[in-house]
Amino acid sequence: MPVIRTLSKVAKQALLSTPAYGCQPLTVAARNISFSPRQVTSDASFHSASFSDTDHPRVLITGGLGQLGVGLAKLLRKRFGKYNVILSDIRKPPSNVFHSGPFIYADILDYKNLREIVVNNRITWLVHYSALLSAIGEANVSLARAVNITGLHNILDIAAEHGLRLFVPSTIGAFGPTSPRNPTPDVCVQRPRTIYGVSKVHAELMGEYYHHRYGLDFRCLRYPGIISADSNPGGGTTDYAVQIFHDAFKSGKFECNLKPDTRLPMMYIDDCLRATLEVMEAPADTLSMRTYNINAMSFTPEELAQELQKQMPELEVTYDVDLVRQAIADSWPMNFDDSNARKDWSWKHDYDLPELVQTMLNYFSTDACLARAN
Ligand SMILES: NC(=O)c1ccc[n+]([C@@H]2O[C@H](COP(=O)([O-])OP(=O)(O)OC[C@H]3O[C@@H](n4cnc5c(N)ncnc54)[C@H](O)[C@@H]3O)[C@@H](O)[C@H]2O)c1
Ligand SMILES: C[C@@H](O)[C@H](N)C(=O)O
Repeated sequence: MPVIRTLSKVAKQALLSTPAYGCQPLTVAARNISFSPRQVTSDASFHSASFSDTDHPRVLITGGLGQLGVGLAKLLRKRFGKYNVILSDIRKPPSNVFHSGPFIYADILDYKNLREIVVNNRITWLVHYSALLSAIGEANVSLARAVNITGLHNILDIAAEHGLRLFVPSTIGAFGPTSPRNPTPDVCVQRPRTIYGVSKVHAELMGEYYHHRYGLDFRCLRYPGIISADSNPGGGTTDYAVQIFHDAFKSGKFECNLKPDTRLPMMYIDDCLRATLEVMEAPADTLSMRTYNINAMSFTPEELAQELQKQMPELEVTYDVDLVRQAIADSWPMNFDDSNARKDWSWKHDYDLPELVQTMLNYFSTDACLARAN
């Protein structure tokens, strides 16, 4: 029991009086005393705030300036109020984001800074978006390992210590070439071949372990490749499916870095963010698992191009395959089985391929019109 040596007298007594220590959650609900799985050096960190059920959650989003964070903040602010949702990142926010609601600097590798933010802002939900994605992770393995694995450890400990509800996204990239690929169920062989995938399997397993061991309210969705119009992807294998829209409008030409018949699960951003809110709000007793696949559609570059060409027949698509990305894509699921999410918390996607393309085209044509008018 290495943790017990570092606990205060009160904490030790409470812990030792817990029946069958070793198979009970380590967080002991005795007069708001909770034990951190991280070594605790002073009694001050035992005091966690408690909130009534009617309070809105106070949400912190890490890595919030990437493709997904700003959209999620917008959705959550609509639901919980502007000042109850704090975006954070290590980058400087653009002025529209800075002026749209609370923003704070948070480096997930700095444990003390994170803890201060959680305490000072009375955070109750943490959405952990910081990560290096698949392609950029392969280009910088040690940074990916630090951010995706060491950073996650900080997040897990802070969440457990302060009784937070924690959302960590996983990905289709958490599967590998030996996983069943068409369809890929929730529970099957997971032997990914990227540092990104390995770190996400680690996150799934650590989150579930903290849930069983310490009672952490950990929730995780495996997202497909996400497609968005007003935010750019951060260096993944599925980025082509966003880039094609930008290039179609800019030059009428698109060079794809994956082979035309590479089939991958994909999702429109609105579905992804809504799923995230829905699983965070789901009553705990509806969740038979803590990590769920979610699915919407599955297509190849050729099928996406054909759908786009129905409305932009002049679009020219060529292929110049990036071997690293192609190898990654060839090891990932082609179709996702998300029947458990549909059964447990009524997950349902709104956008399939035609709706996705129409929505993206509407956005880009309005945007192009506005740019021409200015
Ligand atoms: N976008 C997708 O298609 C997709 C699919 C599956 C899963 N996900 C997951 O969703 C999450 C968000 O994805 P995204 O597309 O917005 O990612 P992104 O790459 O666009 O953004 C990640 C953000 O993390 C930040 N970051 C990096 N190092 C940091 C550090 N030390 N401290 C704090 N922040 C740091 C970056 O500055 C960046 O803004 C990620 O965990 C990703 O794995 C995304
Ligand atoms: C699929 C997902 O995790 C991300 N878009 C990537 O390609 O890396």
